[in-house]
Amino acid sequence: MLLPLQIGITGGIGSGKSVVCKLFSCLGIPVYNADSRAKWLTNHNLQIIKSVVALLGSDAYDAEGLYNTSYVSSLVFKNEDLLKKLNAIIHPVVMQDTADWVENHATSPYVVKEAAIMNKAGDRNALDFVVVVEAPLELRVSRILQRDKRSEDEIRAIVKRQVSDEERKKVADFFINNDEESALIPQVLKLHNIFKAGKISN
Ligand SMILES: CC(C)(COP(=O)(O)OP(=O)(O)OC[C@H]1O[C@@H](n2cnc3c(N)ncnc32)[C@H](O)[C@@H]1O)[C@@H](O)C(=O)NCCC(=O)NCCS
Ligand SMILES: Nc1ncnc2c1ncn2[C@@H]1O[C@H](COP(=O)(O)OP(=O)(O)OP(=O)(O)O)[C@@H](O)[C@H]1O
Repeated sequence: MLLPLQIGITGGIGSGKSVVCKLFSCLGIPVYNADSRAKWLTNHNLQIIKSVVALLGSDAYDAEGLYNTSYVSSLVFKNEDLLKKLNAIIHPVVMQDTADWVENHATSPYVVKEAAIMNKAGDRNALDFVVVVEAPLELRVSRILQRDKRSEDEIRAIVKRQVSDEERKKVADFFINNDEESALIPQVLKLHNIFKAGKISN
């Protein structure tokens, strides 16, 4: 089967991945959000549920049986080993789910996959190109303070568990500057025209 060009959009917490992906979506491009899809799967995939409970205990799900993200977040972002183990449970299922999703969008000129952690050097998965969304750390922290109910310490703990800006740069084919000085829409349109035409150059 002929698959569409697969573009990864990544960046640290608060960089603006979702905002950028909304712009691609407005242009008619299918977007796969790995964070939200992972959460859906963690609520519905029995193998994941069983393994998450074995790893983190039954409190990982609330009284209604829903994934208790604030509880899990409070455990794993403080503990690298636990986060690695949780990733090892969830990621293979998300990878397969992503591959199925791409096949279902085979007629699109290209598709976009949004994820915070696709971007370890050498870990490009099936991606043809990686776009890194960048913004200064302090701006990212202040955005999340406004968006979420997280404390500044929690946000900085997440940043610490994520791939560093330097690592991200190593796998980037393109950058989007989301520092609120440079306009986003022209940057997204430029990439859209490149990807749509299958013409790849910086
Ligand atoms: C830890 C969990 C419970 C936190 O959920 P919560 O709704 O509180 O926060 P949210 O999902 O918005 O994540 C907060 C920030 O952390 C980032 N993040 C999420 N998981 C990870 C991870 N495994 N490694 C690094 N950063 C991560 C997100 O991209 C976001 O920037 C949840 O994200 C989770 O189960 N993560 C592990 C699965 C995973 O890796 N998902 C990512 C896609 S495969
Ligand atoms: N250019 C911008 N101007 C104003 N607000 C912005 C801009 N970019 C992002 N934001 C705001 O900052 C917050 C974080 O952006 P967004 O959710 O897109 O980041 P993200 O990288 O997807 O974060 P996460 O990794 O947590 O999912 C959101 O509330 C968003 O509306």
